[in-house]
Amino acid sequence: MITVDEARARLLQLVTRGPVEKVPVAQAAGRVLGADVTATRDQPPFAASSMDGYAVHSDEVERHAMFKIIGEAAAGKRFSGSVQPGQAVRIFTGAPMPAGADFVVIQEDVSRKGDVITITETPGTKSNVRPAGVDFTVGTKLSAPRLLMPADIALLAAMNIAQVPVTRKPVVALIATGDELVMPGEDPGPEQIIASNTFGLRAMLQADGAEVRMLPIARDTEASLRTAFGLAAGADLVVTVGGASVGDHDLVAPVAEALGLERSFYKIRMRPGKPLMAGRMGDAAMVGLPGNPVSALVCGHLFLRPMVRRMLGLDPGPPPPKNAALAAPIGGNGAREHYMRAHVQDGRITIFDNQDSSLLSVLAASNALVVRPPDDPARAAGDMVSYLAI
Ligand SMILES: Nc1nc2c(c(=O)[nH]1)N[C@H]1C(S)=C(S)[C@@H](COP(=O)(O)OP(=O)(O)OC[C@H]3O[C@@H](n4cnc5c(N)ncnc54)[C@H](O)[C@@H]3O)O[C@H]1N2
Ligand code: MOO
Repeated sequence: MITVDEARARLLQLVTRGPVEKVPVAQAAGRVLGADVTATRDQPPFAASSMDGYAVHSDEVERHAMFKIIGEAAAGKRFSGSVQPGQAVRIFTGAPMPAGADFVVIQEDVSRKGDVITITETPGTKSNVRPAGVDFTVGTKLSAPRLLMPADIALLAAMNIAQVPVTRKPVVALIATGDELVMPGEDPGPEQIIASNTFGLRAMLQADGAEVRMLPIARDTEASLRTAFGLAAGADLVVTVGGASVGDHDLVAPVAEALGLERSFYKIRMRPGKPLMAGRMGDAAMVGLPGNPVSALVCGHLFLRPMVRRMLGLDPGPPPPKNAALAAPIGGNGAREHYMRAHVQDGRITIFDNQDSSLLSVLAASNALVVRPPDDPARAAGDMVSYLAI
């Protein structure tokens, strides 16, 4: 059995960055910039007032100085004349500075009678003028890859990039397998349970930027699995859940192999998630996750999320582990790397007693996976352990 790191390295080899497409800037939030973009204008395109007040020449600015108002400049409407000594232009925030003026006295610092103002307060040295191009200039670059956050969207819009090049969303097809499964909202029979794993995985991978297609549940027959794989055509990544182990009804591997799976590996020295399989199937990467809900979701965190990030062109991660002090002692670990469900708060981490891989309630109460190396000895309260935030 290979290690978790080896498995992740092999999984990342199964996928590549997707192609670049253009989307309207209004739809680019949360997408990943796929190519560098360059501003084709300066912002602001002119020296602009940053305050409401009076535009004058700085040489004349002192307390008690008087000026005659010769016109007005507003945002979007420049004053076309030129300011001479002893003159001022009424100006508003965002307006272009008139020729001959390089200082705005804020209106709180003047008194006005008719078209004459007198500076009544000490105006200070801040000019209240934003130079042209102070925010960005022609040629300012936003570099790919970059997960586009709201401020980036505003910046792209300000640069007049109406169509943004983004990496196409990787398409992930999710196939739940098992005769016992029914969809949420259906009426389960006495031996049936609700399919939950694909819903958790969908939420996880959608949040990371994938387009997730949830396919109908495949039954434990070759024909049903073949149909499900057929419906997954066109996906970049096909993920099955369940049927990965050694039982008589665990048909995913034989069916995938009959359909051309070139297997990269099967089984990882980890807990939960041991019976994970992966390979290439036609144009897609294929990952067969174990069916136990916690195994499926932990593998989603450790393996599928990095694959999605790689397909988006982002650093695949996962982010480096953090450290916290154990709140209570724990026994020694077995031969598999163990990702233990835990809750961390204020630097202290509590590992849940029951680590069975069926317990979604425990996973939902967790915000961390403590990473126990193989054969890690027993640890005392206060000992530092590594964990991944989830
Ligand atoms: N003799 C052995 N038995 C098992 C081994 C082993 O090495 N030798 N490995 C165990 C481990 S570890 C795991 S993990 C499971 C993996 O089994 P499968 O991938 O074949 O999964 P299933 O048998 O189909 O299901 C396991 C469990 O999970 C439930 N399940 C399945 N799919 C879903 C779903 N979409 N939503 C919710 N729950 C699901 C299923 O009902 C089962 O209860 O094998 C061990 N056995
Ligand atoms: O993946 Mo299994 O659930 O190791 O426990």
